[in-house]
Amino acid sequence: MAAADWGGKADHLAGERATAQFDVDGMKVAWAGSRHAVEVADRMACLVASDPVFRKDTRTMLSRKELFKDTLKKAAHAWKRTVELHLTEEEANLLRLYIDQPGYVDLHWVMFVPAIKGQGTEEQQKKWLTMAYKFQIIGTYAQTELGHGSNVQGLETTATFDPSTDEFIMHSPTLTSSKWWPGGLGKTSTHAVVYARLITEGKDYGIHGFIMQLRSLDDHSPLPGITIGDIGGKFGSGAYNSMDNGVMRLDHVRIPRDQMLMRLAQVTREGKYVHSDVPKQLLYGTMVYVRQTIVADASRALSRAVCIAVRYGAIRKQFGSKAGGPETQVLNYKTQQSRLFPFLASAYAFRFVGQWLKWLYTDVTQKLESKDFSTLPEAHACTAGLKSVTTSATADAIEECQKLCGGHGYLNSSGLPELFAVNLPACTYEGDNVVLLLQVARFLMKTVSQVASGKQPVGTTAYMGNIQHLMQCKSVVNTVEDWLNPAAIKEVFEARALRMAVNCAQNISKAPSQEEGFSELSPDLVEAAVAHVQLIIVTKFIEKLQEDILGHGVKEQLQKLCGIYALHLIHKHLGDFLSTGCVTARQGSLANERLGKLYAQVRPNAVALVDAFDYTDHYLGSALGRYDGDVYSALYKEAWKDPLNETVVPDGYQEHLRPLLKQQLKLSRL
Ligand SMILES: CC/C=C\C/C=C\C/C=C\C/C=C\C/C=C\C/C=C\C=C\C(=O)SCCNC(=O)CCNC(=O)[C@H](O)C(C)(C)COP(=O)(O)OP(=O)(O)OC[C@H]1O[C@@H](n2cnc3c(N)ncnc32)[C@H](O)[C@@H]1OP(=O)(O)O
Ligand SMILES: Cc1cc2nc3c(=O)[nH]c(=O)nc-3n(C[C@H](O)[C@H](O)[C@H](O)COP(=O)(O)OP(=O)(O)OC[C@H]3O[C@@H](n4cnc5c(N)ncnc54)[C@H](O)[C@@H]3O)c2cc1C
Repeated sequence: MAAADWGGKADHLAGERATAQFDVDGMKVAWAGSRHAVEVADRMACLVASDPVFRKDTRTMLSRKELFKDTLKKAAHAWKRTVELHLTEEEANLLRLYIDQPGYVDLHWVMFVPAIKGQGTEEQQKKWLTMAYKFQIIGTYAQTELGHGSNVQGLETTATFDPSTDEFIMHSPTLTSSKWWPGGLGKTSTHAVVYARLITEGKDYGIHGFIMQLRSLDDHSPLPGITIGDIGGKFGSGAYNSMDNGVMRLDHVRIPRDQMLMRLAQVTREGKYVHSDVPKQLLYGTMVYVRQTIVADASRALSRAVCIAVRYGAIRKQFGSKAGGPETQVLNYKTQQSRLFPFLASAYAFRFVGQWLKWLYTDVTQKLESKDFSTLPEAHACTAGLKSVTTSATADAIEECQKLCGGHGYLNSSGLPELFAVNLPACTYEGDNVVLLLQVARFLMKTVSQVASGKQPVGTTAYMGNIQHLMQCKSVVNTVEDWLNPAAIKEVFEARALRMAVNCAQNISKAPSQEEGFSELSPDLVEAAVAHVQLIIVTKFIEKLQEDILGHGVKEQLQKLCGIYALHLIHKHLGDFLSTGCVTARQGSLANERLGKLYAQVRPNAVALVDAFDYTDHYLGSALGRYDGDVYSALYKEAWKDPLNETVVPDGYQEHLRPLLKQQLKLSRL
């Protein structure tokens, strides 16, 4: 695909590609999940890359208004193409992904529709989803308020039932109850699922979801009682500023009773509150769904940054050998490899754990449908934990990739500033990462206490059942080669995670109350949660390697990447491994030695490993990451697109620059 995109020009990276020791097409299948997935992704990426409406090369130079209008244009054109080409849901989702411009459609498909699916009755789904699927209405997810985001139970918007008219009165009683942040709310959405405190018969039943129409379907003006607008510019040029995150205040707005999402709980005609026999946590189900998709987004964002940094690192040369030989490709510097290759390995690790998480989510959803709620806590812990660890690592890595590309990485034309700015908020939206890790910790503390009372844990905490062994085992690693053994790696990750969790549980039990102990220990709990989540990622990578993986050398490369992922974590978190007694200082240095050897083995394959992500130049959007490696011509060409270069002498010369220069000249002649 990328080769077609490159169109037969000189391939400055041909030498790099020739050194690859594996079948890149086979790796593309392993990355995408199936041959079919590669094929559909290729078709959709090409469709976007070849359509001038989807151009994005001057996006960072647009004003906010122009950018927003451009987003509306792209979204409308994408919908037109979806209808004209009869795209399937899978194809349409990919089309949206490759357009690569945050906009109201994301909230419509990723949150509004799933919220109604998860929390609406069959009748409500039929009514609202029929319109949503045809884009007769545009929806958003209005949960967060000016005063509360993380603490969902603290939201203040009220939905008071009025039995005399069979309506809910939706109201923002305070400034802090203003809805704040929902994407698409500011200027686009006609409807929203609004979260509000349900009050009936004088009693507050807590947060529930309601479908509200916000704007007229004739002229788009806000409906009476609704004040609505955009919350203002955000971090970075271009980037998330294409999204109209909004503010909304409600002044006693009436909606029919049947617009309360009634799958989990109902209010009868008389105003009686009735709760269904499903756990109330299903109210949070949309967040579980989206967190799961965000893990896949993180691996994609990280792989884009790594692709840019690896290709550029192979082109960029600095310093020669002392003997006056050719200059060195910066990718050959060991420091560059030790900073960059863990990200390459992480991109693959996050991709595979994301594929597994998707499976877990589907499995849990099927169980919920047959009223088996037993796996819900684990699904919550896994989605919260993986969303948190993968997005934090991705944001840090994109920032580091900018530095890995030196000065040119700081240019918008490198694609990295925008990539960073768009993905940074993933650490916050759908749950602040620390808040989510504390949820994982809560789940771990419960599991430790269940294990202590003899219950056998299952799923991703099954390892905790092996407590006798894991609390006292010592790693058997004795040579550098021993760190190639997946069982040896898994054992130390399991022992570290369990010991950190048990330490926390023991320390909490010494506190005056469970709550005080949890609060006091929260920094340690966050670290224990990270250790558990990293164990999941390592385990799923190892399990992936046990599958049938086709293609010459593909499995071998993945084994190396899996080793890098695990060993770089041992190196980075050596303090944890040492203090919990899982590895000795000598074993830690053997791990580091092994890591250095793995970097050297990956080096000749690095460019091919990023080619396997199969990104078009359009999607990558980077002068540094071009498939053909023609970096300098691209940088030079991009510079001239800047509005400052529209005139040779800049605007402002006559008013500010000329008088200054003249004045100084006059003074110097005195
Ligand atoms: C968009 C760009 C597109 C293209 C551009 C290109 C690239 C960009 C890349 C990708 C982007 C694509 C898509 C992104 C999509 C969306 C992003 C945009 C929009 C973002 C939207 C939002 O942010 S919506 C708002 C999200 N808000 C939150 O997440 C709030 C976080 N807070 C909470 O979840 C909860 O309040 C809490 C869990 C922290 C605490 O709740 P509380 O009720 O107080 O709970 P506890 O007392 O702690 O727990 C009670 C029990 O309930 C269990 N629990 C909690 N949560 C859940 C759950 N979700 N599921 C199941 N169970 C849950 C908890 O464990 C407790 O259980 P016990 O058994 O222990 O009692
Ligand atoms: C780009 C973007 C898009 C968004 N889109 C939407 C949307 O479409 N719909 C929507 O409803 N919302 C949306 N949001 C809002 C988002 O979900 C919230 O910002 C998020 O849940 C975090 O909540 P907060 O802003 O209240 O952070 P806060 O909770 O105020 O966090 C501030 C700090 O306090 C810390 N903290 C908070 N609670 C605890 C605790 N218990 N223990 C320890 N530390 C704590 C956090 O770690 C953080 O460092 C969006 C946000 C962004 C940035």
